Amino acid sequence: MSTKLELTNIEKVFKTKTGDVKALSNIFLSVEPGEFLAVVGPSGCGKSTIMRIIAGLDKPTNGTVEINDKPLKKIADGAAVVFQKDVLLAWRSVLDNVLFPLELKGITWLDRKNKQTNRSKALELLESVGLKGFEDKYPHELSGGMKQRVSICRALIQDPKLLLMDEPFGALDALTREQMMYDLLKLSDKYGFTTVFITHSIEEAVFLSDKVVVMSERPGTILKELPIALQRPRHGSTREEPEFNKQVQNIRSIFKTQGIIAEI
Ligand SMILES: Nc1ncnc2c1ncn2[C@@H]1O[C@H](COP(=O)(O)OP(=O)(O)OP(=O)(O)O)[C@@H](O)[C@H]1O
Repeated sequence: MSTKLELTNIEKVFKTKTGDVKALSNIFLSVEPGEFLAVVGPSGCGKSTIMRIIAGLDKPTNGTVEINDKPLKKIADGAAVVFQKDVLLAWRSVLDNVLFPLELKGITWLDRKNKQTNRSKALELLESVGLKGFEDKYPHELSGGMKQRVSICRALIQDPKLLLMDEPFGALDALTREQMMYDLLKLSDKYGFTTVFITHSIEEAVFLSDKVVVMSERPGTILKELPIALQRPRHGSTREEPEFNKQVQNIRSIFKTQGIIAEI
């Protein structure tokens, strides 16, 4: 069962040497099991802070986070995180990088059956993102897009119920980014995890999501929550549908009204 998520009246203030920095204010957010939520907003509006709070990596100053109707304690159970920059271990092969989270969880290598099952699952994940045959390579032998694919496999080997992605395609070129969106859609359709996806890209947010949350400048508040009524499975041609363009324009006009985008 994928994760249900509820954020109630979240506020986050960072104490710094030069004074308080209010990063988030008045954040209310519900994500249903299996839902794909994108958070889009200007730089510095608190997107990563929201994600860190959901993951349990940071605590809100006020407000509550509930996972499956229970208050979040330390690290969110069943959650896996993918960051903008891959955090692969240089000295481990691709396959061993994918398997690393299982080792951290203490899943033992002494059990031959376990080892075989996990290895097969890792190879299947790598194949599903076009990395068949790369399992014995090392991170320095891969392109940026390949490394990020390995990071996604490493998140998915944990069989997450909640996938948290913080600008996972932000550092990639446009073509790789497009392919990664298709790969992610396929994986999300196949495994059905709940996703929270942070991005700067309006088009990416609309194309991938069931719901887009649009944030203001800092202190980040939610300006609008837009349900995206595009059918699944999504295809390249989804971007030609009137609903896609309507929602992209909706979001753009919110940013224009806020002075975040100044058109020429
Ligand atoms: N540990 C921290 N200490 C002090 N201030 C912080 C800390 N982490 C974040 N901030 C501040 O909180 C605000 C929100 O930061 P955050 O990284 O969440 O924004 P963001 O929307 O993810 O930005 P970007 O899109 O540029 O990655 C920023 O003003 C940032 O400087």
